[in-house]
Amino acid sequence: MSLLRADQIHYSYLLQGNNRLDILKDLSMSLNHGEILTLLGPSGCGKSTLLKLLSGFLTPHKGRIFHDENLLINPFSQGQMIFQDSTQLLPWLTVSENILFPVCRSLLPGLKPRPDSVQKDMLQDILKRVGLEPFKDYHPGRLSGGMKQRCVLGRALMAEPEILFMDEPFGSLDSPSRKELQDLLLKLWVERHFSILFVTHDIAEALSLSDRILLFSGLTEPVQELTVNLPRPRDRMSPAFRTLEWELYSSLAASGSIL
Ligand SMILES: Nc1ncnc2c1ncn2[C@@H]1O[C@H](COP(=O)(O)OP(=O)(O)OP(=O)(O)O)[C@@H](O)[C@H]1O
Repeated sequence: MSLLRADQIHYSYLLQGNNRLDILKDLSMSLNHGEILTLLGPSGCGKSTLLKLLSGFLTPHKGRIFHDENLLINPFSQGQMIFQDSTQLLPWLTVSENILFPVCRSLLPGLKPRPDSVQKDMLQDILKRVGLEPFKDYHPGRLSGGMKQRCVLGRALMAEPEILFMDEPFGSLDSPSRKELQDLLLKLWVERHFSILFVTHDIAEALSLSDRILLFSGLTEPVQELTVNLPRPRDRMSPAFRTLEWELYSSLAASGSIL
């Protein structure tokens, strides 16, 4: 049974003058339990729209989306969203306070209240796991881009999510920080067993992280699926990795898409 399943969904945005921009047409796909699935494709092809539909923030105009085979109607509290933009952190709160904020303010309706001592132990554990223990009393303004995204990841973990919805989460980082965050994400995924729906237009990032990739070539175009059967940790210089990278570039080039 899939964790999330989209069944022949259509979505379009309403534009000025009552015109509509079709984004997705007849799209069926699924996210399996414990899987990392990446939506890969050029800018503007509808990846973020699909992410918003699968997380329940948008509703398809035709077709249906199921979470554990129940019809998805609203955003669900077992899903946590992470975006590229680290303004997701509240600047007047410290790292620890930002991580605790959603659970302390009962902003996650599905989450049972935890005793303070449990909450405190969880916070300590998460601060260590995301490498922010020494910076726990810093405000976001004193953190680098990578540290901010670690804090956002920590805050998501505090909710013990079933799914992380990640929309180009490392897109604004320089390449060493990006690699560090990718490795951290994989480590946390192995330890915590959540599923990840990841959006990127970086082919190497998609191949480094994913179990499967859905390749978008343009608005309303059918998506292609690629299973990444490479052992982890993945060596970006290995012939097998390079071959898959080349296959993805070729598929995109054949459809006239540029990443
Ligand atoms: N609220 C909206 N109203 C109208 N058009 C929109 C809206 N949101 C997105 N679009 C348009 O829908 C198309 C798909 O957008 P979407 O953000 O899903 O693409 P994307 O593949 O995630 O792009 P990127 O990689 O640049 O983030 C784009 O042409 C975008 O301009």
